[in-house]
Amino acid sequence: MKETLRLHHPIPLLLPRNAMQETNYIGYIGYMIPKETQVFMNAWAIRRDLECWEDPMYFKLERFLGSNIEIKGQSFEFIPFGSGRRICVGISLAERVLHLGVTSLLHYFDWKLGKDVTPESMDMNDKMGITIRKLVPLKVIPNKSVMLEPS
Ligand code: HEM
Repeated sequence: MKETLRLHHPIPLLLPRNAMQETNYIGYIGYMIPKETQVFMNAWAIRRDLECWEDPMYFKLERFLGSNIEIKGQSFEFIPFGSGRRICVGISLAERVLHLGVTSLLHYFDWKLGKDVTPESMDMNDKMGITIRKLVPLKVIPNKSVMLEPS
């Protein structure tokens, strides 16, 4: 789940912030930010930063195994729910619903790729917006899991 949130950051620019006061020194990573400036945090770019991630463009399930990178806004290289005072208030619900939703779909159905779709030809690019979605919708066919058939 974490690797999916990293590679396909759902809200790429988080929510905008307004600077409450001017930074009175050229100190904040070299920028002077005037009061009332609207600031966007490019979390989408951070997730592909080579300084933070090894092979950032690859989906690696094992990436987070044994790692202490978490989603609660303290690991700044991974902030799918934002950080600070305005961090997403729905984190706990979202975490549970995502796990429950995906595991239920996997448990109750056997999935087949649609006609003409192969793992190699599958387009995993994102379509940008306030939230992201798949650029090309994935065609898959759910079949009721044989494990659930009465014997
Ligand atoms: C995968 C699911 C979700 C993702 C990726 C997500 C992501 C985010 C992000 C990035 C922010 C902006 C945080 C920031 O700018 O620092 C946010 C804010 C917020 N989220 Fe979520 N969210 C999710 C689910 C939910 C759910 C389930 C709820 C409510 C039940 C929720 C309620 C909110 C609210 C109310 C805010 C605004 C908080 C504020 O401005 O004080 N979110 N979310």
